Amino acid sequence: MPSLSPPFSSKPQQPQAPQAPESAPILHLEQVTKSYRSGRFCLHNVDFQLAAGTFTLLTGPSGAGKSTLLKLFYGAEQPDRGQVLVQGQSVNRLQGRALAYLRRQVGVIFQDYKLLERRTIAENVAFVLAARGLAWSEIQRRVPAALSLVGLADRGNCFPDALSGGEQQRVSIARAIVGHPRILLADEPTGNLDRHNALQVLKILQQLNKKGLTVLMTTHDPHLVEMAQAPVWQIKSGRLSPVNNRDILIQP
Ligand SMILES: Nc1ncnc2c1ncn2[C@@H]1O[C@H](COP(=O)(O)OP(=O)(O)OP(=O)(O)O)[C@@H](O)[C@H]1O
Repeated sequence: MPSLSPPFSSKPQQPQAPQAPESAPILHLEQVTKSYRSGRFCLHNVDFQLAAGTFTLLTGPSGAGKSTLLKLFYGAEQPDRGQVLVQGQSVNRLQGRALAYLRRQVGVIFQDYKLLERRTIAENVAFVLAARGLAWSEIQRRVPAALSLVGLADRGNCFPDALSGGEQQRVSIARAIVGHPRILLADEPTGNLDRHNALQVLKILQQLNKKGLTVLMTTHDPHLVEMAQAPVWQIKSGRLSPVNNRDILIQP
């Protein structure tokens, strides 16, 4: 087990956010419009629903609004109009502690791994649990389990710069899931990886999905879309629509 020095404080755990009935979509946009001050329209009257336990890909040209859509779901951006619901709860209206509880249900990973360079791999993964006030014994139980799920059980004592890009992305997946979220939003997680590592990351995300995690992943990569064999949605000119013919994504 990786050694974890305890620089982390332990606070009492907070009660869980209320959960919507299982039949409700776990991720839901209702007539959402979002633009930026630059005047750029990202989403225009978009309706979108994902059921719990699904694995879905989101694609579209650069600048179309893929990251923006994910940001709406983890509360980093607000819609101009419409409702953004996560587990049936409106993200728009939640504030303070209620929003914090809801965000615990949502793990996020990015193209750049955002690891703390001066912390070991185990400490990077532990950090989020310590910030939530989990007991030290629980942190020591969960961190090796999360690292094991991404195939890095023996790398906990390493620092990030000793790991390859693919391994660093796997650490960021461990960090995103160690809090046991129900949803994982993956924003172009394979964008910096070669094909082998990209497929490995895809495989891990699919394995986590099989264990019940709802995964929404953005990608530009037609090869990955082909390999994933999952439903694909495309954002283009402010509209979001399902892609029925994957061939249209394979462009020269
Ligand atoms: N904070 C912001 N302020 C102003 N404009 C923004 C902001 N964030 C994004 N944009 C603009 O909104 C549009 C959509 O950006 P977004 O990052 O969501 O696109 P994307 O589809 O994820 O692009 P890429 O595939 O290149 O990552 C772009 O034109 C971008 O320049």
